[in-house]
Amino acid sequence: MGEKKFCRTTAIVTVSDRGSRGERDDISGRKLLERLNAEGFEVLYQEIVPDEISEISRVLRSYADDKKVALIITTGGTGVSPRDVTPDASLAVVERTIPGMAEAMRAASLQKTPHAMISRAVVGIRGKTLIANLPGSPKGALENLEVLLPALPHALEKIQGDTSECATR
Ligand SMILES: Nc1ncnc2c1ncn2[C@@H]1O[C@H](COP(=O)(O)OP(=O)(O)OP(=O)(O)O)[C@@H](O)[C@H]1O
Ligand SMILES: Nc1nc2c(c(=O)[nH]1)N[C@H]1C(S)=C(S)[C@@H](COP(=O)(O)O)O[C@H]1N2
Repeated sequence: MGEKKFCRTTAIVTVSDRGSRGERDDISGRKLLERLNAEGFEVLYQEIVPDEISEISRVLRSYADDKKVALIITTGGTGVSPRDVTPDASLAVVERTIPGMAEAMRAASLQKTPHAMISRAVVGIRGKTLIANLPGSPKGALENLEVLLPALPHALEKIQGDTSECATR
């Protein structure tokens, strides 16, 4: 049997006040791009947005509903400071959550830092798009992505069902 086909089109959204003002190099976004490319994901879109619920949920909706990417990876704003609202914006747009994926990230990350328990990261589904929140630091973002990678192909395949067309830019 041949390998099952599924879409790997991806958007990376960096959520950062400083990054969105051009005051900090978006290292996390760049590292995620490299890693996802190496895993065969087709990163079509990458952008930086400020820590604003309305702005974050607007871009998440747009990538899921209009661009119809298979995967949206966010980085940043998952913690507990007042402006950390990425999980709240994500909860506002997902139709179903996948608690196991978020818990797996927290459990693995707890082996690295006790701060992992304050990550409020959400993973969920909107339409046929999987949305996953990763922490903001380059180290945290990459470590958490590694936790998701082994389960991503199967998850995307199941979410998409019989998808015949993938998004293009
Ligand atoms: N996109 C990024 N690229 C590089 N380093 C980052 C990025 N996002 C966060 N970091 C680093 O991780 C740390 C913790 O991330 P956190 O999301 O709390 O950022 P922050 O300092 O609140 O950023 P901002 O004010 O831009 O939203 C930051 O202080 C910074 O050193
Ligand atoms: N694997 C891993 N998970 C991690 C971290 C890390 O360095 N490695 N950083 C933690 C820290 S310091 C915080 S505050 C939370 C939330 O990060 P964020 O607010 O930058 O999104 O993620 C946590 N998860």
